[in-house]
Amino acid sequence: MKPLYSVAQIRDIETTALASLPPGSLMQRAGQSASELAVKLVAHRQSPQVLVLAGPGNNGGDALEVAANLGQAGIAVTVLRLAGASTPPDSARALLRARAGGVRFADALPADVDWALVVDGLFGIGLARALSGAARALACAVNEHDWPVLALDVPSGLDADTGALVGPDGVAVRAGHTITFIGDKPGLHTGQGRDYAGAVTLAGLGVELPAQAPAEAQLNEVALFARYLHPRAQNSHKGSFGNVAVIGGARGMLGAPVLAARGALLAGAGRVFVATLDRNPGLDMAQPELMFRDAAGYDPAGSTLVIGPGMGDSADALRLLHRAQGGAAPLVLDADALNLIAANPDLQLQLAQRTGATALTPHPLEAARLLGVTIAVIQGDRMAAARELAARLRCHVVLKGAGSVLARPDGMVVINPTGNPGLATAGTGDVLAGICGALLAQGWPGWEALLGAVWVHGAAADRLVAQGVGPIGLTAGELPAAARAVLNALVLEIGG
Ligand SMILES: NC(=O)C1=CN([C@@H]2O[C@H](COP(=O)(O)OP(=O)(O)OC[C@H]3O[C@@H](n4cnc5c(N)ncnc54)[C@H](O)[C@@H]3O)[C@@H](O)[C@H]2O)[C@@H](O)CC1
Ligand SMILES: Nc1ncnc2c1ncn2[C@@H]1O[C@H](COP(=O)(O)OP(=O)(O)O)[C@@H](O)[C@H]1O
Ligand SMILES: [K+]
Repeated sequence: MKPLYSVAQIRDIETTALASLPPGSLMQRAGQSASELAVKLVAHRQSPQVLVLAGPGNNGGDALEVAANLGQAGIAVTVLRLAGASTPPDSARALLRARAGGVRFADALPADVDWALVVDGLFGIGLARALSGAARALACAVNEHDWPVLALDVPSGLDADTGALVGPDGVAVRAGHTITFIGDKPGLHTGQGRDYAGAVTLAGLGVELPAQAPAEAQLNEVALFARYLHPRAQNSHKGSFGNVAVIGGARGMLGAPVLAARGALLAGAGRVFVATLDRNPGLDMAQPELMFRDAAGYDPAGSTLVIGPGMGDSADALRLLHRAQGGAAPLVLDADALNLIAANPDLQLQLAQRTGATALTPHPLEAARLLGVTIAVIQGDRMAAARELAARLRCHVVLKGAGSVLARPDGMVVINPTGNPGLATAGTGDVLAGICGALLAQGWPGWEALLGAVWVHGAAADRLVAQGVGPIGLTAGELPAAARAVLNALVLEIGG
C-alpha cells in the first residue's frame, strides 16, 4: 500500500514520534535524507553552486540542516533566509554548524549565478496563507529560471492536502523533485501538485506509521486490482468475457461511442455493441467486430452498459438513461449521462438506489454540474469533491484530470499516478469508459474495475509517450491498442 496522509495526520504522527526522540533528531534525519538526494542531483556538475532558501519555521530548519551537510561535503552553498526569520529551537544547531562550515549567507538573491540546484525550504506543511512579500518574490524569481529545484517536504505555496495553490492568486515554487517527510501527501499527486512537486521521494525518517488508523487516501497501484489479472482458461469462448453495450452517439457525435466501444473491445470484452441515437452507421470499417444497433428499439439485456458518450440531452437520451439505471446490469455513466443526471433530481434518486455496480466518470466540469458548484471549487479540493459525489450518489466515482481521484461511498479515496497531458485531447475519456465497461463485463467487481481501468488507461498513454507517440498529438484512437498491450503485459507479469 502507498498511503497518503493529510497534514493533520502527519502532525499527529509527528507528535507521537517526537515524544520518544531526542530534540532535533527528526529534523536532522530530514536534512540527512534531503542532502543525500541533493548530492545526487548535482553529481553531474563541476563545482556546483547550491542555493538554499530557508523560511521561518521547521521547514527552514530542514533547509539549514541541508545547507550544513552540503557545506560539510565541500559543496559551495549559499543560504537565503527570509528576512525576520526566527530560528526554531531545533534548527539552532544546524544554523551554528552551517555558519561554522563555510556556508555563505546572503540577504538577497545573488545575481548572475547559474545554480546547480535550488533547495526550497521556505514553507512546508505549516503554510497558513498565500505566499506574499519576499517569499512570493523569491518563488517567482526561482520559477522564472530553469534552475533545478528540490522542494523539502512540499513545494512552498502548495496545499499538501488538496494539490491546489494556497490563495486565490496563489504562487508556489515549481520543483522538479520533492522529498517529502514521514508520509506521502495527497496534494503532491493531484491537481497542480503534479506540476509543482515533480518527482516525489518519500523519506520516512524512521517514524512508524499508525497500523490501525486509516490514511486519508492512497496511490493507485497494480496490487490493488492484481487478483483479477488472471490468464485466460484454454477452454473459454467469447461468452466467457461478457458483452458490453455502449449507448450514445447523437447527431454529429458518433465518434464518442465508437471510441468507447473500441476501448471495450481491445480491453477484452467478448462482444461489443454500439447502440446509437442518431443514424446507425451499421459498420465501423476500422473495427468491423463492433455490432451496431438503433438505440430506440435495442434491448441491452445481458450486457454491461456504458452510457453517455456523445448521447446528447434529448428526451430519447433521458428515457434510455432512466431505463439503464433501472436495470441491474453493471453501469458506466459518462459524459452526457452525467449532465442529464445533474439536471434531473429523479435520476439522482434512482442512481442512489441502484444495487448493481455503478461507475461515474466525470471530468471537473461534469463534477461541478453534478454538485452544483464551480469548477474552481472542484479543483480547489478534488478529493473532497470526489468523496462527496460518491457519498451522495452512492456510486464509485473517478474525478478525471491530472492525478485522477477515485472515491467510494464509504469514503475511501485513491489517487491515480499514471497518465500524462497527452490525454488532454478529445475522446480519451470515452476510451476510459469503454475499458471500464470491459473489465466489468469480464467479471471484475465495480471498485477494482474502476481502479484497473484508470490505471491501465494512464499507463497506455505513458507507454505511447515513451514510444514518441505523444504527448503532442496523441489521439484517443491510439489508446485502445496501447491499453491492450499494458493489460496483456500485466497478466503475463502477475497472473502468468
Ligand atoms: N516538527 C518536526 O519535528 C519536524 C518538522 N519537519 C519540517 O517542518 C515543517 C513544518 O514546520 P512548521 O510547522 O514550522 O511549518 P513551516 O516551516 O511550514 O512554516 C510555518 C511558519 O511559517 C509561518 N507562515 C505560514 N504561512 C506563511 C506565509 N504565507 N507567509 C509567511 N509566513 C507564513 C507560520 O506562522 C510559521 O511561523 C514540515 O513541512 C517539515 O519540513 C521535519 O523536519 C520533520 C520533523
Ligand atoms: N493533463 C492530464 N494528465 C493526465 N491525465 C489527463 C490529463 N488531461 C486529461 N487526462 C485524462 O484524459 C481523460 C479525458 O477525459 P474527458 O475529459 O472526459 O475527455 P473526452 O470527453 O473528450 O473523452 C481522462 O481520463 C483524464 O483523466
Ligand atoms: K518547501
